[in-house]
Amino acid sequence: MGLFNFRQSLAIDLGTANTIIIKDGKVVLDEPSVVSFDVRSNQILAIGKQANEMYEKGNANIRTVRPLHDGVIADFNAAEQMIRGMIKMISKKRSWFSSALKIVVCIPSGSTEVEIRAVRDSSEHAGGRDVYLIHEPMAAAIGIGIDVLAPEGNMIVDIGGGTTEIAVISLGGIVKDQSIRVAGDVFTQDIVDHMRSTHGVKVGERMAEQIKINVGSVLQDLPNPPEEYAIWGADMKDTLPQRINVTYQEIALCLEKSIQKIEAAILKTLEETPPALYADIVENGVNLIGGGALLRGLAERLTARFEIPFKVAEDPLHAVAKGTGIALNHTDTFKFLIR
Ligand SMILES: Nc1ncnc2c1ncn2[C@@H]1O[C@H](COP(=O)(O)OP(=O)(O)OP(=O)(O)O)[C@@H](O)[C@H]1O
Repeated sequence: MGLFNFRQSLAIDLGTANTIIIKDGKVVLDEPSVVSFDVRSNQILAIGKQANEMYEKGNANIRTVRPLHDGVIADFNAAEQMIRGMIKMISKKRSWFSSALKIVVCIPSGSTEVEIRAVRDSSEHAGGRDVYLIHEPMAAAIGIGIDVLAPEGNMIVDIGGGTTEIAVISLGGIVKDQSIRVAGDVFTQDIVDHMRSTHGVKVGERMAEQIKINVGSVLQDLPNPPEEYAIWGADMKDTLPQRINVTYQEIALCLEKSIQKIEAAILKTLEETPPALYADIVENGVNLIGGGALLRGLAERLTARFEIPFKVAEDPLHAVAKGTGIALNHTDTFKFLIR
């Protein structure tokens, strides 16, 4: 194979919280969407996990950035550097000749033209020559094995870091969708606020995220409850260390308002769904994906609330990336891909 016609293809799930890259059907990179810079030289210091370690722990010379907010690119330069750096991380020794790099990247379903352009431009500046975009719910549906081209309604609820996307898919298109900016980052902030107001303790985002992962729940009564999660925080009054045993019940209480907003968005989407597709959804159930789908009790709560079976997809954190990877092999036939 000649050096310059060597064609590489990558699927990128560019998420607010995590970026996943798939090559040849396999996850080759799964890293937090974080990049840190040296403030004086503006050079990159670290990307992904290494940069995340520096988050909230840096000094004045280190600027740690999450280039995506609410599912879309908020810092164009940082996003481009992050994508470029991540592609380098997986290519290691071999330099990939940009003349041949094909990329499929996913975008939130509610993206504006400007937001779409930002993703396309960042991907092209990072080396992509043949760039396709796919809406996240479509990628998720493909990733969990749904036949998206069939004349059948399927509903996906993707609770990511920045956005919750709710979409009804049929015949290779998104029939109805809602995107709200209530998802993992908001849950984490709910926990920061709760620790301050209820326990009088200051905790950072990373600690709050650990609480969410360890005892995050949306029900006051779980059949398999997790153990209490012990943390250290600084007392707001005297800055003395406070040890708190956090229970899943208090987290269920502090997430209640945010979960209700997600329920309202699901209800609105169901209300607007054409009757024939609604009937399919009742029959097929609703698929929960994204990191937020891992909140304890979520499927049970939504099933009881809507009287429709909700189920957490297998490997909910990788469904979008997997589907984007499959789309990469069908760029000729999947007409819903955006060029
Ligand atoms: N076990 C868990 N319980 C609750 N939340 C979790 C769990 N594991 C991960 N998360 C949260 O899931 C979110 C990341 O999910 P995901 O990777 O699906 O988002 P993303 O694709 O980066 O974001 P977006 O789709 O909004 O761009 C983070 O907020 C993370 O804290």
